[in-house]
Amino acid sequence: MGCFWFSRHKSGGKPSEVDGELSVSDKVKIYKYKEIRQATDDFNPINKIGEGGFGSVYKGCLRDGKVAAIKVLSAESRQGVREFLTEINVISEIQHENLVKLYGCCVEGNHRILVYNYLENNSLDKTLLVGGYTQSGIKFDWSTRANICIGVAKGLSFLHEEVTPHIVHRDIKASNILLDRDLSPKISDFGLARLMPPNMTHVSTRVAGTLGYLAPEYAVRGQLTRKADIYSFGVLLMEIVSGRSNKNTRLPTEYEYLLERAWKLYERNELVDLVDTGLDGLFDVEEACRYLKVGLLCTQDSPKLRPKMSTVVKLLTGTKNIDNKKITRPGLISDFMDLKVREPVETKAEQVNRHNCTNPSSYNVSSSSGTGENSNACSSGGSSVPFRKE
Ligand SMILES: Nc1ncnc2c1ncn2[C@@H]1O[C@H](COP(=O)(O)OP(=O)(O)OP(=O)(O)O)[C@@H](O)[C@H]1O
Repeated sequence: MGCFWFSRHKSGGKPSEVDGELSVSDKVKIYKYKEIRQATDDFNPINKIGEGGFGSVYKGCLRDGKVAAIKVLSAESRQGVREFLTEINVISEIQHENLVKLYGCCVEGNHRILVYNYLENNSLDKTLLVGGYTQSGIKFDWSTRANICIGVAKGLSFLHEEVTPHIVHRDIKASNILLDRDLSPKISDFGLARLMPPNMTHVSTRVAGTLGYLAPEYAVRGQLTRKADIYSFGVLLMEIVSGRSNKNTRLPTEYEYLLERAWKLYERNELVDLVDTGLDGLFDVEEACRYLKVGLLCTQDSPKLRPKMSTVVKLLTGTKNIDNKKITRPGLISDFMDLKVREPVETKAEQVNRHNCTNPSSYNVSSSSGTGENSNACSSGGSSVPFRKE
């Protein structure tokens, strides 16, 4: 922590780093520690709303009346300090409706604190992926999910293609997608972001991010390009449509990895079976399958084949068509983990989904809701799920 100190630039809005000293952009409001203490009632555990990789998050009310999410960097996390500094400078320079807004920070003494716009409806991992409506009270119907997917795609497209130099987020995942009062998604946690010089195709860096969302070329060779974010987005997209996490160890091996499952179903022309049964069949089959195919396009093994994010937005909104022949095998985590792929078995949900698929205009699987591999109930439980163990 000792090698960093902060100063305010008197001119220009750009942050700079010289000889290990990192200063903060003028666009960042500097809060007094006293104000942060007051806002959180002296970091009262009652106000704690989350715990992340580099500290606790509190809800607080600032002096100007704004409600904020206050991220307190844990003192022992040296790596976290660097991420903290990066995050301040990255976010302060950019604004978009699908990116979380940084109000400011506190850098008094040893304290390192980020102050964000508070988002009322929590993160996708704590709502959609842990039980959907039953747990969170949020109704994730199809149009809500579609809006979330498109919003995240637009936010990422902005970072990748409109911001100069381009920004690779490096940690796109469900816990980094926050929802506001209207369930509009905001990408958060820019702690791992790196500014991409425009003349570089990739920067080689230490691998950071979250297993399950990591692109193979990034996980194995540490090659970081925008295509790594696009891979992670593809995984997230499939999670949103299927309502399950990319990995579920309670399931038999062949169902454990969402991406692997998606590819198998795609090859069998049964992709519809992956759609969340919790939707009670209330979705447009063609559209949901299109979203899953976009997920597969984004997670293709070859980074070059993955579409850029502005194209992803067009594919999701239907202003551009998917060429089926273009989808190739995804980069699968099992390729690196000596995972034994067993004979495919069919879940009850898949059987019911396919049966109903013969009548796509009135797609309904209400009787099987919550019992399939892709249902929320299954993600958090498991023993009563009708899978055949081998
Ligand atoms: N702006 C915000 N508004 C509301 N809640 C927030 C906000 N930022 C964070 N949270 C809550 O705090 C939790 C922790 O967030 P944080 O970004 O610190 O960690 P994470 O993304 O869950 O994990 P990691 O740091 O390992 O990536 C989130 O899951 C969310 O519930």
